[in-house]
Amino acid sequence: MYIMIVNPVAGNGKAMSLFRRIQKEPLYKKENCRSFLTEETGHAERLALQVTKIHHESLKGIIVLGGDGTLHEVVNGIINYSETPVCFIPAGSGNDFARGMSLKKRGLKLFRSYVRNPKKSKVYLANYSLNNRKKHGRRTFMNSIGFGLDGVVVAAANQQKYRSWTKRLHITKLTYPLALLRSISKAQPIQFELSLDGKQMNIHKAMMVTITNHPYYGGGMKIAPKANINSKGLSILVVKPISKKKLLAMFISVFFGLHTKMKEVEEWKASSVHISSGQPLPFQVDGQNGSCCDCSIKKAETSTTFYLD
Ligand SMILES: Nc1ncnc2c1ncn2[C@@H]1O[C@H](COP(=O)(O)OP(=O)(O)OP(=O)(O)O)[C@@H](O)[C@H]1O
Repeated sequence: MYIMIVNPVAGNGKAMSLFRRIQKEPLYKKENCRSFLTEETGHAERLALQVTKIHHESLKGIIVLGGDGTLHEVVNGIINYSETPVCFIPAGSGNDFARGMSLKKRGLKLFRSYVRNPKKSKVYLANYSLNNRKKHGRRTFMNSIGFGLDGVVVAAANQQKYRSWTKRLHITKLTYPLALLRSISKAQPIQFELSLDGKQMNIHKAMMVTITNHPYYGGGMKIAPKANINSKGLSILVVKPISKKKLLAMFISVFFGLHTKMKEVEEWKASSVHISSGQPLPFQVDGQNGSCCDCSIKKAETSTTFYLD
């Protein structure tokens, strides 16, 4: 049996229309697929936990049909059932995880490929805990966690009014780049303490600090060119204090992979990162925004099982 978790609003309704086509596919019945539609933020996480608890012995996989936000919830729902295979059919507006995993197929073809010819892959994602775990416990991210400007941009991009505007104009793919343009004029450096693999770094001020599992970000920007999902370490990208003009130039050069040549941009590798600050740091994790004073990040020691195409 396969359980499908579908976010009907992902990708401006793209996920729902794909789901209707998948339901008509003979393999859907043959493989005994059952589906659940998410109703609100956090629902995919609860559903993933419940179905895995109940069906983990007969479950061939959880098929996630939605964007990276839905996948983030599912991966966290099954955090204690890492053997449960996750089959991701990207249908969001950004789809950075599919790029990072080099998934070539999409839509119905990808569904057929998962159920006809499942190829498992164990992927080591990353764990993070905020504010000494007091509130949220250990969680996992698949794409990236970023502090400073990164968090400010995602907060702007997630505003309901802004989302409806990009949806109405059919430019949801440009959600992140446009939010970035809006946020640059207000961009301020953040102050922090940073340690990589337990070593205190001599850098205390930056526009943003982003830790990634793979290169892609904001709907296809290659922010950390050296990152690789199969690598044992995480990529840490730091953008030091920089003028607004240069910041804009930097984000244009991201599309050509040239930003890491700028002297204000540094990219390191580490398997554990700790960042703290005396002031609340705006952050984003896999496209969800918040604020924290302290965060520990570590390459995961247990793998998550994904199907490949
Ligand atoms: N029925 C629903 N109505 C409104 N929001 C929902 C519903 N179900 C889930 N959500 C929320 O929708 C948000 C966006 O989902 P998701 O990330 O899957 O799609 P996306 O934003 O289009 O894609 P991407 O993250 O790749 O840009 C998530 O925060 C999720 O929790």
